Amino acid sequence: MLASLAPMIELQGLTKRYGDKTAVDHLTFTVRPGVVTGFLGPNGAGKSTTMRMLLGLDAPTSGDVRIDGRHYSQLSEPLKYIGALLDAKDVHGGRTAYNHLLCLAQSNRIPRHRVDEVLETVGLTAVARKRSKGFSLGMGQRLGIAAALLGDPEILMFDEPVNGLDPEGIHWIRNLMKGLAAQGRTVFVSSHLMSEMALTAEHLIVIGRGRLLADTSMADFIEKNSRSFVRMRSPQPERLKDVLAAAGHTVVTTSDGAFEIQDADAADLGTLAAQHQVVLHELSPQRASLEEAFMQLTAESVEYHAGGSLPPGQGGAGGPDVIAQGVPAGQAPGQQPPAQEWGAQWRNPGSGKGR
Ligand SMILES: Nc1ncnc2c1ncn2[C@@H]1O[C@H](COP(=O)(O)OP(=O)(O)OP(=O)(O)O)[C@@H](O)[C@H]1O
Repeated sequence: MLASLAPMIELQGLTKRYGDKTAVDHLTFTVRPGVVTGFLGPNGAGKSTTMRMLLGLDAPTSGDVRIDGRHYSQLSEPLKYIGALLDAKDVHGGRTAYNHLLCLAQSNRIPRHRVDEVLETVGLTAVARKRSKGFSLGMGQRLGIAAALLGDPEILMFDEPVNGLDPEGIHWIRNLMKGLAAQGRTVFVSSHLMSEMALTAEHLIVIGRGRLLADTSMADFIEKNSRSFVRMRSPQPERLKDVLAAAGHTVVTTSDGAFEIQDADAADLGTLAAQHQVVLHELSPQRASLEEAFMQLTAESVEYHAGGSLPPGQGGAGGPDVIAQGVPAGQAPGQQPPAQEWGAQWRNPGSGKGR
């Protein structure tokens, strides 16, 4: 590995326009070493465009992006600084896996033995002499990851690496990314699935319509958004509501007639109901899902909604507004601020200063 103090990716006001369309809109943030940083956003948010600019495949309209303090074009043997998986299908299918990697190695003055090493790391040694056009999606992803690892770079970037993979493949990639970060490398991975990132990333960058929505640690995001509550159902709903209200609880009625009570203990609520001889058909502690919180965060900036379905809290199914706690002060739950205001409470004021 190259000796480097702090291999970072730094974006400063990075912007990309295609005609009238602003794909990436003044993005400023820093991706740091030692943790997996998740790059999240709905389809069309601008993740791939950002990553392409990072690799010099697209020129920014304005702003700046640096790898280890330099533009990609200034890196003489770039694979030794940054390894990337952008499009796993972007391989000369007529070549064997071994030859594909060998060509890359030779053009970056990487020793031949690295080809065998990375093939071993990704579990493709047995098929190394087979043409990659016969590879399954999972094998193709592994070959793309082998190419990213070839130069033993300190910075790794993966665009939607688990797309289309089976559970075993997903598990493998997740552990690989965590292992690379644990070695002190900078690992930047895009996804449109919050549930996946919650299992992999320690830091989160969320974008929507090209704009930064959140720059936060995963722990912070979970703490702010994992609202816990107790769900209760009774054949005597009015009576239960009165009992709960008299005990000082705020009750939210869901579309299926159940009650949700925040900041309460399920056992205490069960005892309360028993003391007042209210029959219960359900008493269950619940946790709002991070996926729902993410959908709320990006709701204003989702470009392509599925026909007729809106996320919870936007008039769609899914019960009451699940991230009422995450709504900025002075904002009524369910009332959405402009997209650029969202996530302000998660933005790390010290980050993204660039150089
Ligand atoms: N070459 C291009 N010409 C015109 N518009 C483009 C081009 N590339 C991307 N876009 C547009 O820019 C926006 C951002 O696209 P991008 O592929 O970066 O999003 P993404 O977050 O990676 O989405 P996905 O998760 O669907 O891959 C989209 O609206 C897309 O249609």
